[in-house]
Amino acid sequence: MTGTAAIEAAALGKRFGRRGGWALRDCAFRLPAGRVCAVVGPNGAGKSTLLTLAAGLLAPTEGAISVLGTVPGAARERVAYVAQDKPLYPQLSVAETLRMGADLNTDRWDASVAQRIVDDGDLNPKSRIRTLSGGQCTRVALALALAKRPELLLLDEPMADLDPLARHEMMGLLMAQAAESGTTIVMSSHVVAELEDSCDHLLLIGGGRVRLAGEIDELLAAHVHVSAPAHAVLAPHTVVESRTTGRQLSALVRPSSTLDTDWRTSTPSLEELVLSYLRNPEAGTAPAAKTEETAV
Ligand SMILES: Nc1ncnc2c1ncn2[C@@H]1O[C@H](COP(=O)(O)OP(=O)(O)OP(=O)(O)O)[C@@H](O)[C@H]1O
Repeated sequence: MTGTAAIEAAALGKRFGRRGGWALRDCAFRLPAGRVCAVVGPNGAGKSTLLTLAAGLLAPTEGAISVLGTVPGAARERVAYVAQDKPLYPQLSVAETLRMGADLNTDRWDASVAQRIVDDGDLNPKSRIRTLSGGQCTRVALALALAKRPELLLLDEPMADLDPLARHEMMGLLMAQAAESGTTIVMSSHVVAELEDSCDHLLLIGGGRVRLAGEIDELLAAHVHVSAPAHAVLAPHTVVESRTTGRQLSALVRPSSTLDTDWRTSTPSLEELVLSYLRNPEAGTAPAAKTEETAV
């Protein structure tokens, strides 16, 4: 395999406490550098745990994870991580927070980037962090992360508390950063539709395991949405999800050979693909059971 990996995991597992359950287990994937990667999965799937391991703030219980070609702890200067709860010092002002960012990252800091992000949100530099709204804190956290000019940017649900305009603006900023500086961006989100236009790589996690990973174009091309008569036999194709409504069978399959030419087919959207996998936790790992659905 060519090119540097931004993140590479092998048999990666994380368990909290000796008797706790596994938050992640047996995860293996390779994220090439320069990608914008969406990390999706249901609540409790292990997304935050994975990002925290990549940030070097947690150690694996088993297996290994490497970041930018080294162990996460050694890559910290080149990595920026915005955690879900956006930890900032509440007693500092916005200006003091940015100054602290500059002091901690003297070699990499781009003050103009930080200032622009804060100014675009009309934030008063003198405002204390504790007086800011959740969305305003997110803006400051993203300003800190982007001004560090990281090679790898890890974002845990970065847009969750931003208003629609701010989401749009922030997504634009992130995409510009990726295009201009080649920054690898890994962001978890529950809003899959929002990721379709911006991400080129997908990591779908469920139950602590990697369910689907790869370039989004390739994953979409490898799946087909099929409409066929109810009696159609989907084998030998891998069925992610199938539903029968009256005389109609509709399914998302991963074809293993040419599909029946009588079937109507279309390429799924990223949202359809992700939702199908989320609704069917066993999909891809064993033949999916056919579900009957009554017409409503
Ligand atoms: N510090 C911790 N101590 C104990 N268990 C933890 C800890 N952090 C996470 N877990 C457990 O690990 C599992 C994965 O949690 P994680 O936060 O990584 O999921 P997630 O996919 O980010 O979820 P969400 O979408 O709700 O943010 C969950 O079962 C959670 O309860």
